[in-house]
Amino acid sequence: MRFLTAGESHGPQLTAIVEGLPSQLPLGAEDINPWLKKRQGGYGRGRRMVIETDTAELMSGVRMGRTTGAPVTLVIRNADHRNWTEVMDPAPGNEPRKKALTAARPGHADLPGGIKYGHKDLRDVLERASARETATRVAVGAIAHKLLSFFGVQSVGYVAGMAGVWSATPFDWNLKERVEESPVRMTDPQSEAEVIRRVDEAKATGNTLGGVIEARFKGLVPGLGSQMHWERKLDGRIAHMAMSVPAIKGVEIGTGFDNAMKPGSEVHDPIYWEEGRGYYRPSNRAGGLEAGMTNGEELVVRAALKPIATLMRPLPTVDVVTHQPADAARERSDTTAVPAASVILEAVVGIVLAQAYLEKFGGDTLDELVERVERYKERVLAY
Ligand SMILES: Cc1cc2nc3c(=O)[nH]c(=O)nc-3n(C[C@H](O)[C@H](O)[C@H](O)COP(=O)(O)O)c2cc1C
Ligand SMILES: C=C(O[C@@H]1CC(C(=O)O)=C[C@@H](OP(=O)(O)O)[C@H]1O)C(=O)O
Repeated sequence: MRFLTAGESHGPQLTAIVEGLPSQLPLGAEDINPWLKKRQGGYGRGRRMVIETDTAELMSGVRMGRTTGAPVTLVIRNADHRNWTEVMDPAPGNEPRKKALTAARPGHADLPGGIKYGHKDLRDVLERASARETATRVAVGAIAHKLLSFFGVQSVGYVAGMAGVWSATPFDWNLKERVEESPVRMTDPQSEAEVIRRVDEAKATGNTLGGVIEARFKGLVPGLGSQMHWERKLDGRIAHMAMSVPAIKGVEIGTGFDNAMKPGSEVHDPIYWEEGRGYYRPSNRAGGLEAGMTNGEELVVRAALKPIATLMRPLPTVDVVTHQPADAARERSDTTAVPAASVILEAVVGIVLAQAYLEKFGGDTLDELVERVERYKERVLAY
């Protein structure tokens, strides 16, 4: 399964084409839209999220509620486009350009992208660099998760800490509903209240905030990915996908960074075996991956999100037309997007996992795939 996304933040629409899905997968906009809604949410988002109500339209590859095996095209329209028709018009004209941006914003694609692609109106860069693109990737992720649900995989995305406040309660699957209802996707109300206070404060003072997010998956079969070649290693593929989400600057599997400062005897997870249960480990510091393969334990992916780069009290920069010192451009912006990013992380790691299942088990129809996964689960138990 592979996919492409296209579309600008303020263009008419975002588009994704997903190729390589099995046929007979039940699929409708109702499987995708709840994910899109979750991605739009989270305390600290800006006014753009009031304008948009992201919904997916399936344009190909699905008939009568099931995939046909043909490429699936999905479209998400940008409601805000109606305010940007002149600015985003593909036809020549409309000069001088409205909403042109020349004071490169530190922390954004503006300057490197302007140099690389030869633009002096940095809007030509930022329109595609915008995290608006993650709406499309989350929609593709929703399809991947639909597929994973047939293999018995469950998942969650939540905020481990943000705005300088760590969640006081470690995640437990009993808290999944709590997380889904929390405006900051945190496990405990005390941390949540303090985070909300700090987001309000940051917004009032023109500042921005980052945080640490986690995605967990349980029910994965062991042996997804491979140790045999670098590009097949699942840890690398997950890290690539996660790191490519805008503003994610660190990716960790399990307790990777803590482990680094401890002796091996305190890090590696001992292996046990029980009739009917098979192999298991009482601890999971490896985060469900060994040598680029799932090991049957819960997959735990952690990521660090930098604070939003657009500051309402702008940093010094340079105007790329005049080369004069300038205040960085101010665009309408989020104060923080950490809760949304936890939804994105859960969705996009799901894409990598669905790809790994499809590679390992093949199959043109959903039934074929499910049958092969079930047979493999029996073999794993008997191993
Ligand atoms: C869901 C989400 C929303 C974001 N919203 C904003 C925003 O409103 N303003 C902003 O400056 N950056 C925002 N970002 C981050 C920028 O897109 C990102 O920092 C920028 O494109 C530079 O890429 P990099 O941080 O990966 O280096 C957001 C990121 C995510 C994941
Ligand atoms: C549009 C989304 O996020 C946007 C991501 C973003 C950025 O610079 O990344 C900047 C803002 O764009 P705008 O100026 O249109 O408000 C965010 O709203 C979205 O998440 O759907």
